[in-house]
Amino acid sequence: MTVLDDIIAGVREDLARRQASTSLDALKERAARTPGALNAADRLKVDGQVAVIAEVKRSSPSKGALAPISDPAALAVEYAHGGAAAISVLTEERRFGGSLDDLDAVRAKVDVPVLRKDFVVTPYQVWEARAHGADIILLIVAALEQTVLTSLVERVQSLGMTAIVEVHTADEVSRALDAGAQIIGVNSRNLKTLEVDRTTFARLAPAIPDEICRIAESGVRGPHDVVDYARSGAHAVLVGEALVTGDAPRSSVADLVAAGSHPSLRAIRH
Ligand SMILES: O=C(O)c1ccccc1NCC(=O)[C@H](O)[C@H](O)COP(=O)(O)O
Repeated sequence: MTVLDDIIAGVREDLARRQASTSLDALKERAARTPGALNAADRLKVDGQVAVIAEVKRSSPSKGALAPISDPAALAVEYAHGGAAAISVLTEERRFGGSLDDLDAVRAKVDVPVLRKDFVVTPYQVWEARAHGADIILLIVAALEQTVLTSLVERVQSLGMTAIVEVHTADEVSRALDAGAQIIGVNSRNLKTLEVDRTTFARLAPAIPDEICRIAESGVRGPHDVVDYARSGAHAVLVGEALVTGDAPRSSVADLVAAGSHPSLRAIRH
């Protein structure tokens, strides 16, 4: 069993518990009362700058506890004030210590798009994301059969949300494109070994057409990594650990945004 299989087994158990207490119809009613999803695509692929998606991440399978985040909404507000284009909220409970309560809290306090970051395997979770105010949702190719991936991408789009389709290999890039992905996240963290290899992005980016938004996920330690990912073709970066373990989230995000807006990058992008 891989780490991903193990995580998904837990996710399915937690999902069954939530499905037993909240019906799909109830979720759909809540989604209908929720303000419409914000357009995220336009904020993640902007000429002349690398968008920063800043993550609320309490713990992880690779590192264990990262930070005692007592107020996820306050952290997200700091990120937004630092210039984050979107906020990622991990909602997986067992390995990342997240929850839909974290998503609710962040949604209530920020005006930028919010990403529900989880291990999505059913349409129910997409409805959950929308009902809890998410604008963006992550779909991991390695976790999904192709027909399921395609139907989840369609479901996300039909709800006015944006899908980030996550890949780790060239074959998964092809599968993401076949499924209709408009935004592809290349995760440099190997989900089998949990090791981060930042060269993964540079290897896969050339296979992702220019009209698709390319996001470099994982392993950003500071501004120099934003510059490196941008030089390899990233339109956006997704950053968790470096932000939650630092003591100045607002200025840390601002530093990443400044690095990604540097005029020297303009010549090599677009
Ligand atoms: O972070 C992990 O250990 C992890 C393990 C297994 C599956 C996913 C995992 N992380 C999810 C992410 O994709 C990251 O939270 C995100 O890319 C930010 O990465 P980082 O900046 O390196 O915290």
